[in-house]
Amino acid sequence: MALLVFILFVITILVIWYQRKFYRKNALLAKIPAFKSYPVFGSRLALIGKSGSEIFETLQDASETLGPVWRLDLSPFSSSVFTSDVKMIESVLSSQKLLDKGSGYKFVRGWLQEAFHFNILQQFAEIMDHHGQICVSNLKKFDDQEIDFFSIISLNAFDVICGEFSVNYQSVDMIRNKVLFSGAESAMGCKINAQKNSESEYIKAVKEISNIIFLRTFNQFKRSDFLYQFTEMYQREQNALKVLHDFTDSVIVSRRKELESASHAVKNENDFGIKKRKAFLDLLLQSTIDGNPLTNSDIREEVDTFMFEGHDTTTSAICFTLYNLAKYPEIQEKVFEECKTTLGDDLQQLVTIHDLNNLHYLELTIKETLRLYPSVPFYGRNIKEDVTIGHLTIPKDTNVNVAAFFLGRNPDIFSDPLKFDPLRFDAETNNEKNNPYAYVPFSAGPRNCIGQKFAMLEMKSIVAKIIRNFKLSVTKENEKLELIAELVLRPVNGVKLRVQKRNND
Ligand code: HEM
Repeated sequence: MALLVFILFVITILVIWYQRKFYRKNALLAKIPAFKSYPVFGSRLALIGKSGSEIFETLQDASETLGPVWRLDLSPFSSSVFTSDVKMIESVLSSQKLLDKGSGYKFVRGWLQEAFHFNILQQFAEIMDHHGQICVSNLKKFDDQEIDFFSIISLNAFDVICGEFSVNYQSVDMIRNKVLFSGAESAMGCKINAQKNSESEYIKAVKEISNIIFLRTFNQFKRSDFLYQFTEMYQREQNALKVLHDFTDSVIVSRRKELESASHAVKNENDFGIKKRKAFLDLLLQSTIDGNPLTNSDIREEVDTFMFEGHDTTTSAICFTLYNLAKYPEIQEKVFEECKTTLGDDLQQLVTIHDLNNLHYLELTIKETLRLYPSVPFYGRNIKEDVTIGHLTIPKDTNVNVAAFFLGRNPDIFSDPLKFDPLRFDAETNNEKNNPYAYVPFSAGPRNCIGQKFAMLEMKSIVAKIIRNFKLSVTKENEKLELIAELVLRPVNGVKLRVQKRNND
């Protein structure tokens, strides 16, 4: 009995302490419209038993009924605010003070921007063109059939980003022999050639991790690190992480050795192409913090970020673009005509960055796709200062999710929002002047997407290649996509489109 009284006493003290300490924060949060929340369990009780796509639909309904700023209590002690309010998004993303995305990579961000210089992008365009040709040859095997583009494009995007990391490699065997990617071949230096080795362990591991992160977010029990380590999901996560880390480590170690031996052995640096251009990895290997080189594990963190941000996001955007082109044949024909006029009829000729820059209508189509299907549907900031917009104040130390997905579908910002109309982004024909923060699929402000030019180039390169070679269509039953918002937005059942070779070869 005495023990029970003592426990109740301790709990009461803790509750009073919590209420006093967080009184102001909770009072401010209480003014924000909230998703249904229950004592002890918070909002999660309302999401229990729902599939990923059902959770996403529930969040969409919440956004429609609660308005542009609303609160989700993942537990009684942790609230997240979702916002599609343009002014609030501007405050959050433009502020230097509100950043909290700690990563060693910030030290080299400025330097990495060098990796997207125009001349370097031209070399990327060649890598993209090369892998696009492989993708087209693979697709030709499915003429007049319906196939899932998601798996095909993710392998292509993975090859492109790995091509970036490894374009200068001469010693491909060092990586290939790591067993993980047996079957890879070295066409342009070191290549993973995922498109020729569709059982890529790496891609499977990325999928696994994304899914686990999503499921963990909405599971009360698994959110606790302590309890989580006893679950089967934790074991799966560890296995997937090992695949990712082994791969990245092998790339780093191999390149470091190569740079070291090249610097001893090569008088003429161009013999090995070492300084032909700086790949991301080389920039990281050569960078220092306070005079000390980055360790392999520092570099791994950055390479992982790039590998992840650099292939899953583009896969999603490319697939949704192809889906929209299949759904709207007249838009597909306009894209085809533009490609024909700009790039000519020779399907084997290298498409340069200059050519890609001239594909204006295709770019509008991709932008419109990203409005309705932003690859990163929500991205968070832990705000370090209060943000006040109108009568609402989001207190500091709250997690704010910029809801790019809801923003793009907000009728107050985009008229007739579900209409797919690439010309709404055409500065020449459309006079609507929107706040630049009303369209943020690549985020904005000091921590925006560093790879957006690379991404746009890659998306244009592969979409143009596919549309020049094939006509795409979608059947009625595959037209409705069931969406899930893991780290990246994706269709639960892939993107199933019919391919038909165009009569031009
Ligand atoms: C359609 C394609 C892409 C989209 C929609 C996209 C979108 C985004 C968004 C919204 C963010 C901010 C995320 C956040 O604040 O949490 C971001 C960050 C980032 N992206 Fe992208 N991205 C794309 C492609 C790429 C590519 C191809 C690369 C690399 C080659 C890349 C590299 C990065 C990096 C390194 C960051 C972290 C920046 C930082 O924290 O300062 N992204 N991206």
